[in-house]
Amino acid sequence: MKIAVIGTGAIAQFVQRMLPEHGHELAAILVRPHRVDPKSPKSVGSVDDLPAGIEMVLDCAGHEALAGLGPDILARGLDIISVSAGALADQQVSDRLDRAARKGGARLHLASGAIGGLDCLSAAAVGPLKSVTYVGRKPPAGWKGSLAEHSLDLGNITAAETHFQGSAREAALAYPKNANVAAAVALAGVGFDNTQVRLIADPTIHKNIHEVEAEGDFGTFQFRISGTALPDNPRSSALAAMSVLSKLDQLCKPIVL
Ligand SMILES: NC(=O)C1=CN([C@@H]2O[C@H](COP(=O)(O)OP(=O)(O)OC[C@H]3O[C@@H](n4cnc5c(N)ncnc54)[C@H](O)[C@@H]3O)[C@@H](O)[C@H]2O)C=CC1
Ligand SMILES: O=C([O-])CC(=O)C(=O)O
Repeated sequence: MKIAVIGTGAIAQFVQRMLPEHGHELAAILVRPHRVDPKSPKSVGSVDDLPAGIEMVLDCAGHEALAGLGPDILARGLDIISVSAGALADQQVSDRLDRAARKGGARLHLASGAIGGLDCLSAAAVGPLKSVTYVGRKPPAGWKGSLAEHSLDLGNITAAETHFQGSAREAALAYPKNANVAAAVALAGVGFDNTQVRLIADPTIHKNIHEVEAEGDFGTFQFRISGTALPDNPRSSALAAMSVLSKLDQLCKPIVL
């Protein structure tokens, strides 16, 4: 496929690097207008400047990019794979994306991101589900630049500290760079308002640990992943970048899991 990637950060770089190996062509890199690289012919600053023939847009940039650019891209009939599930916690953003996708006959595909087990949760939700809780635990560096800095001295904590407890909607809105997993768990399971979330800074760990527990007519479910962060961004797990490519692979295959 001929691909446009939004962003040039840690996830975007990983995805851009891996595209040829997955049989795709990186045709454009969509950046903020003032970030256009005059030395790179692929660098564009607006949806209008995307070259003809793009078949899929990969949002590797975060909530602002999906909320700001997503509706225009979808309304033009282009599908998006996005890492920014948390942006849908804002009902107005979610409605705008929904309307644009219907108008353009396009689809917004949410990558599973840094978590797994979402297939189990969405099947269990048919049951229905009774409860879903998600606990996200990262080393202090993984919370830098987030709301955690308001309640914790991240450079000096010596034991695990909870800095957020509430619904997945509150988490996704308050932690746009850190709680997309909470949003994905919510969307797969009992929704943004009924998913209970706890976020923890833990100086004793070196991985991003995500745990989900669910209970319902299907039985009970526990999931735990200890994810390696991307080298360029301690906030973001490598699996989140990998999940963009695996979603792209899925969309290209005639037989899918
Ligand atoms: N679904 C998941 O499990 C995960 C989702 N994420 C989401 O992915 C985002 C990106 O993660 P990283 O690459 O690690 O962050 P990063 O900070 O390394 O890179 C972000 C990139 O996006 C660009 N960008 C931001 N807003 C933009 C806009 N409106 N238009 C064009 N470019 C824009 C920035 O300039 C930068 O190049 C995070 O902010 C987070 O929301 C991150 C980790 C896991
Ligand atoms: O990458 C991770 O481990 C999780 C993350 O930032 C998010 O949920 O937004």
